[in-house]
Amino acid sequence: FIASPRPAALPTQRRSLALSNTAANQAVAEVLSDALPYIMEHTGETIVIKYGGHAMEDAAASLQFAKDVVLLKSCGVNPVIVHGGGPQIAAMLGRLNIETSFVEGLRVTDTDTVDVAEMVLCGKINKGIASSIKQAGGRAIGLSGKDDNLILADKLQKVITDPGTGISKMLDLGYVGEIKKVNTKIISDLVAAGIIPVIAPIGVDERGQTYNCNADTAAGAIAGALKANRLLLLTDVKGVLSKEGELFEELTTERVSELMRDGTITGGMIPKLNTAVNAVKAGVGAAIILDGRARHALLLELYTSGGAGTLIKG
Ligand SMILES: Nc1ncnc2c1ncn2[C@@H]1O[C@H](COP(=O)(O)OP(=O)(O)O)[C@@H](O)[C@H]1O
Ligand SMILES: CC(=O)N[C@@H](CCC(=O)OP(=O)(O)O)C(=O)O
Repeated sequence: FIASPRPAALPTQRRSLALSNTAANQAVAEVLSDALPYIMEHTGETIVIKYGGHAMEDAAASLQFAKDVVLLKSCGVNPVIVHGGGPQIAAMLGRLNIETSFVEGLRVTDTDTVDVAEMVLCGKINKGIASSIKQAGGRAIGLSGKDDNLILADKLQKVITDPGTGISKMLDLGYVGEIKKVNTKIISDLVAAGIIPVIAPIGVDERGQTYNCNADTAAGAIAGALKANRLLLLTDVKGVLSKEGELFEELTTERVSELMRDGTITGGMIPKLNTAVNAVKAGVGAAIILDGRARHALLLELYTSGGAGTLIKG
């Protein structure tokens, strides 16, 4: 019998503390034990996590997010991160004195704006998240939809109808991308190598033209193409709320349509729920909308009995 050596990173003193049967240590052990069925349930699952620009504004919370992602990976989950960065793009456009506007939740994207979106998303944010995951002890590689043609896109073709006049017209949002295809090979290669993919929602067409894609839409398309077990959409509210402000813990795709028709769901929640519904229809096990600002939101959702946000299933 050869005793396995202690990992060098853990000093002996920590070990003796951990061995002492204090109430605090006992509580930690209980929590870990209670999580066992959930850890077993999610082992081997592919979970696409959309990490939005609002959720990442606080530096301490960002590092905590990275630690939780590494914890998931250590528990056998295959997390795939798709990030946004809307507020950060807006801040950089502001510094460059470039005006910006949104139509139906999508940023009108001219040639200057697409350059800034690509620089902010693929440069600062993407590399920052990959680096935080590394600092937290994991391995991550940052990619954009241009790497290995991961996100093949085209100019968005969207028709809107004026509710007053009933007249329809084609929206021209410039270089906003509509996702045509997700090439999952590079994602599966990285996952197989134990590396967490971190993906920026910048798409490319066959001629090499760059497109700015909405990050929720990109996360949904990637989850659908991977046939992921779960899509987690981290946002800045507890989940989907009723008109009285109560959290819906679970919604079917049919109930979502009803809530859109009766005006319970409005604004930015509409594209988010459309993404969730489309992902579920594309074969994703469930989509969950949850509060990315909450401490340990991912762990609460996956490893506790209550879950954390609104679960949408078929
Ligand atoms: N029924 C609803 N439940 C929760 N949020 C809603 C609802 N209807 C509209 N919203 C709005 O949707 C917002 C989330 O969408 P958005 O701001 O686009 O999020 P993100 O920036 O995280 O992508 C909420 O902050 C809230 O203002
Ligand atoms: C076309 C379009 O609107 N693209 C988004 C991409 C970033 C994004 O979606 O970021 P959040 O998830 O933080 O909102 C934008 O330019 O803001």
